[in-house]
Amino acid sequence: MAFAENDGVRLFYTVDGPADAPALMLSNSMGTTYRMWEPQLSDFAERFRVIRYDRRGHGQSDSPPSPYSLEQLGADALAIMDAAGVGRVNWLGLSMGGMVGMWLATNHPDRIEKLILSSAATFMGPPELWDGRIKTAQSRGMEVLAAPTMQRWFTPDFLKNSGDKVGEIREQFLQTTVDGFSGSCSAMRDMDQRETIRAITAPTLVVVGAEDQGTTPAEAAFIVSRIPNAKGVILRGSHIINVEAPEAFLTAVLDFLG
Ligand SMILES: O=C(O)CC1=CCC(=O)O1
Repeated sequence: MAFAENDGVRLFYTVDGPADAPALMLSNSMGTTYRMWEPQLSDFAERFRVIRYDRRGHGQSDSPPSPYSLEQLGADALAIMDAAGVGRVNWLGLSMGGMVGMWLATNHPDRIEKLILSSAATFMGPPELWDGRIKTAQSRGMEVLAAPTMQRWFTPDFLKNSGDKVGEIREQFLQTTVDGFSGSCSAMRDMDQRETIRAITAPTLVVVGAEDQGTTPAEAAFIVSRIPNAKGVILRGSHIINVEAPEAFLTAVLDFLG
């Protein structure tokens, strides 16, 4: 466990796996922590030097006031790579982690070897959606947002039958600060990467859950169509697909990374 710093913000990160292995950097969704990768961690760490981190406003990282921007979140990731002594990484980002990965691959192509975008989108309008979530968090706290969020993130079947798995993600969501959540919502509200991702040159895998209502299979197909060297895979499940379909997710990622 260690801390990097960007722009006066302390950022928590961990490193697992052999020091001389190729780097794999994992970037979580908004409202979760570095622990969301536990289903795949031990398998990844057999072959890669795995870097996980808490995005600003989450987990053990500092939580500066909202708003946040995609540029800041990308610069945070670069600061962590620098602190970990890694020049270039394979990037695996889920949801917001995918949006940050697109930004990095577009703006800092020298730092990204291969790119895996899971449950990601280039644009998530309308702005009123995000402003509404910010208003709810700021006026009523995170608790009231937890149930609708879990319903967006998992299929009804998984919500009913997953034992503790949803509970663990819900716990991470509830630990997110109002500032961290609001700042992340503002970054999503202000994001538009529909045109810019055309410039991505990294080999790219786009992973999506067949039942994801927010970052949909249609959006995944759009991303594949815009990034020159991209292919897609659809898995059974919804948004937090590495938790809902852990084995299929692992296989898809390892097959792609080679
Ligand atoms: O929470 C959602 O509905 C979808 C989402 C967007 C960014 C993220 O991390 O999750």
